[in-house]
Amino acid sequence: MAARSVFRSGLFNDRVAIVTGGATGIGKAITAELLHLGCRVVIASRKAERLEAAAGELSQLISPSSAASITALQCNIRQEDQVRELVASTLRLHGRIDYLVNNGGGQFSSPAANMKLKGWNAVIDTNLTGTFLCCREVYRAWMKDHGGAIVNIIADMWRGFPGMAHTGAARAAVENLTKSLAIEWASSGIRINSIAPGTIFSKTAMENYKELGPMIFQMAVPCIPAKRLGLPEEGTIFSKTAMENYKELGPMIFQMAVPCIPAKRLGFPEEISPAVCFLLSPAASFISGATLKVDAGQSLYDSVWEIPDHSSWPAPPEGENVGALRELMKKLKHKL
Ligand SMILES: CCCCCCC/C=C/C(=O)SCCNC(=O)CCNC(=O)[C@H](O)C(C)(C)COP(=O)(O)OP(=O)(O)OC[C@H]1O[C@@H](n2cnc3c(N)ncnc32)[C@H](O)[C@@H]1OP(=O)(O)O
Ligand SMILES: NC(=O)C1=CN([C@@H]2O[C@H](COP(=O)(O)OP(=O)(O)OC[C@H]3O[C@@H](n4cnc5c(N)ncnc54)[C@H](OP(=O)(O)O)[C@@H]3O)[C@@H](O)[C@H]2O)C=CC1
Repeated sequence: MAARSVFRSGLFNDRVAIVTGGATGIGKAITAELLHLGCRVVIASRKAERLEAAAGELSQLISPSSAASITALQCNIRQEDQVRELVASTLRLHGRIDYLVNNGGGQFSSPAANMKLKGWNAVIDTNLTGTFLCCREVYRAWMKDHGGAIVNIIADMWRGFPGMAHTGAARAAVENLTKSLAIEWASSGIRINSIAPGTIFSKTAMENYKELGPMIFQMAVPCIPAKRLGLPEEGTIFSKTAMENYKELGPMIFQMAVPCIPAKRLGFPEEISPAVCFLLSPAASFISGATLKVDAGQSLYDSVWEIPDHSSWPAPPEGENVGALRELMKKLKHKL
C-alpha cells in the first residue's frame, strides 16, 4: 500500500490516534495516511495475526526521519473491559490520545424477517455499542481534560438499509450519538463528526459477503406467485447444487451497486481516508456534530433494492380523483 496525501507532511507530528479496524480496508487506508502525516497510530481489532501483519507492512512505509509509529493492540470493541484496556495501553505507550477513529464494524446481509436475535444483537453491539464504548473511554481517560477529535464511520442508511436493517439502525443511532456527544463534550474542546461512505471496495469487505450468492434464490421469493422456491421435482429453480453454483456470486454484490452510483464506479478506501484526515485536522476546527457523505452522490440516487410488482396495497379511497384516473386509463387503453 502506497500512502499518499493531499495534506501537508508532518500535519499530525506528535499526535496520537486510535483507529479501530485499522488493519484492513478503509481502516488500513486511514492508518496509512495518518502515518504518512507523522501520526503515532494504534490499530485495534479482534484478529491478532491480521493486526500484526498490517502493522509490519505499514511500518515499512514510515521514513526513518518521521515521528510516526504504528502499534497493534488486540481489542474486541464489544467488550467493555477490552476497550478500557485499549485506551489505558495507548496512554501508557504514548501518554496522550488526540484522535479516535471508530471504523471497526460490519454486518451480514439478511432479510430482516430471517434475522436471529443473536445476529441482530451482534451487529448492534459491534456498530453502536462498540462505538459508544470507545468514545466514552477516550473521553473519560483523556479527552475530557485535553480535548481531541473523533470520527465515526457510519454508512449510507439515509433511506433505510433494506437487506441489512440491523446495520442501518445501528448507523443511524451512531449519527445521532455523534450529535449528542458534540454538544455534551464541546466544553472539553472535543469535536466529533461522522463519515458516511458509499459502496467502497476492498478485498476484506468483499470477503465478508462471499456467502451471499445463495441468498439470490431467497431474494427471488417475493417475485414468485407461490411465495416459495420451487423444488427440482417441480421443474423449477431451487436445488443444493444450483445454489452451490452461485457461491462465488456474493462479492459481485459490490459490482451490482455500480449503476446506482452517479460516479459509475465503486469507491476505494483511499477515497475515504482524506475525508477522515480533514475532519481530524485543524482545517475542520469549526466542524462538529456533522456527517460528511463520501459516496459520489449515491445516497441521492438509486437503490439496489428491487420491489417486485405487486397489488398487495389497500385500494385508494374512492372519490372524484380516483374516478378521473380510472376514466383516463380506460380511454388510454382504447387508444393503445
Ligand atoms: C448487499 C449489499 C452489499 C454491499 C454492501 C456495501 C455496504 C457496506 C459494506 C460494509 O460494511 S463492508 C464491511 C464488511 N466487514 C464486516 O462486516 C466485518 C465485520 N463483521 C463481523 O464481525 C460479523 O459479520 C458480525 C455480524 C458483526 C458477527 O460477529 P460475530 O463475531 O459475533 O459473529 P458470529 O458469532 O459468527 O455470529 C453471531 C450471530 O450473527 C448471525 N450471523 C452472523 N453471520 C451471519 C450470516 N452470514 N448470515 C446470517 N446470520 C449471520 C448469526 O445469528 C450468528 O449466530 P449463530 O446463529 O451462528 O449462532
Ligand atoms: N466497504 C463499504 O462499502 C462500507 C463500509 N462501511 C463501514 O466501514 C468500516 C470499515 O469497513 P471496510 O474497511 O469496508 O471492511 P473491513 O471488513 O475490511 O473492515 C472491518 C474492520 O472492522 C474490524 N472489526 C469488526 N468487528 C470488530 C470488533 N468487534 N472489534 C474490533 N474490530 C472489529 C475488523 O477487524 P477484525 O475482524 O480483526 O476484528 C475489520 O478490520 C466498517 O464499519 C464498515 O461497516 C460503511 C459503509 C460502506
